[in-house]
Amino acid sequence: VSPLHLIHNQDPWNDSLIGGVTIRKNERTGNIFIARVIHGGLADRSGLLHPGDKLVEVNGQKVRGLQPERVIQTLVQSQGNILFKVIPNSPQPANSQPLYMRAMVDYSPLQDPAIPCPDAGMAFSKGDLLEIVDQRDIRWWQARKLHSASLCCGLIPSTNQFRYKQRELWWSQPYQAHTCIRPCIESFLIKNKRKPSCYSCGVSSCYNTSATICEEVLHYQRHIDDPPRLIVLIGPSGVGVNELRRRLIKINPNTYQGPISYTTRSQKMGEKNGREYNFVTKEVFAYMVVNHKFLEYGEHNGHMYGTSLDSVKDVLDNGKICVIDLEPHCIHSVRTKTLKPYIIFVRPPSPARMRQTRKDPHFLDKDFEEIEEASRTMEAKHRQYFDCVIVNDDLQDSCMDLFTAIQHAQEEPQWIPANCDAFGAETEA
Ligand SMILES: Nc1ncnc2c1ncn2[C@@H]1O[C@H](COP(=O)(O)OP(=O)(O)OP(=O)(O)O)[C@@H](O)[C@H]1O
Repeated sequence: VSPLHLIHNQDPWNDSLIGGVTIRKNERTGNIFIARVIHGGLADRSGLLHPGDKLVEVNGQKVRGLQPERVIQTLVQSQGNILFKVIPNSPQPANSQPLYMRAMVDYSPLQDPAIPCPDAGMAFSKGDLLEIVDQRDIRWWQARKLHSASLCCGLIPSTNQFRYKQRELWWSQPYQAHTCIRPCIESFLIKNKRKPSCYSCGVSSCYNTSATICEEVLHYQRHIDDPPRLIVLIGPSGVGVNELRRRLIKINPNTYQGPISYTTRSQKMGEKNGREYNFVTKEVFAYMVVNHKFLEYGEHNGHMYGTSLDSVKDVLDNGKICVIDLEPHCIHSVRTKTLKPYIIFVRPPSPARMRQTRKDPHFLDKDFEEIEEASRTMEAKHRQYFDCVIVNDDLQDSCMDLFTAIQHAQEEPQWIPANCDAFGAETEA
């Protein structure tokens, strides 16, 4: 066991950060070690200090037995050159391949009592893209944020550490029957009636969630021969998802198409089976449900409606861009390697702006506040899955934004989950 691992088994909050290294005291022997070297920091750039090195002297003063804070004080007070005398630990090779991850939770090191050195920690939010630069410590990785002005690295919990803390938290909580799991069908039913929020079971800590901390992503550039990526629109009921989808398809029906849904309602005059809907019996519909044929299904006015995976694939196989709208809790059903969905969140403008622009007489004044509230809750819970956000203010501008976003999704390199299918099994509360 290397000194690095020995010291990590002690109590947390014991590392102290100075000059881009964290140091830690072994309480049993009194020795002080370099716990980790922060990538891109002063010590890392010097290339002279490595995790596990034993610190013997700082500017001629012996450090054995001193508290790390005392060592730091000495360093802070030093002027000019600082002389470290260390007994080197044989350095372990760093990652040969950088690993890229997308954060699935919000994390703040200052609120994490488990982190060995909060000052060296890095906060991140759901959806942030992270480059993991050092995984040598199985519990605490070093990462930097992509697309951030700061090139600094910081400590984040590894996936192992995250799972361990989740389990610890789970066992420490009293048993509570969960009341807020809603099946797909129920939310479909209330879709057109301004659905009540089921998101009130908020989390108080990033560990208090069934999600993974981050998922691996890779840079994907669609090849000309690849099928188009599936476009998924998500938004609170009433924001205008269907309007945008309808307009997009109407403007260019040769490029965009929606899947043909299945229904158990009877065919009306002028309707053609396979054009407006695939009309099926209740028995056939039930068979399709049991065999997991639907991405989303539900009941409306006593009839069943459903969007099947096969009808989405039919559109894509014809070389057209398939555009669907989906309830956020069904996102996992489309996150597959074949579909490579590009997920666009449609956000409402302010309630005042909606009052001015929405002329539909079905809207009541209070609806606009509700749409905004539902949007905020939806975004807070699911934004890690959104590739793009469009504010549906002026309808023409929003159509243009949607068109640009779709082009971007099909033609430019994007970060996509490295292992899409694995996430289909993720459970959410
Ligand atoms: N940008 C906009 N400006 C003005 N009116 C809009 C705009 N976007 C949508 N609308 C109108 O708002 C109403 C609701 O839109 P739409 O049916 O597309 O909502 P939705 O998000 O699909 O909600 P639901 O799922 O409940 O149908 C429609 O009358 C639509 O024409």
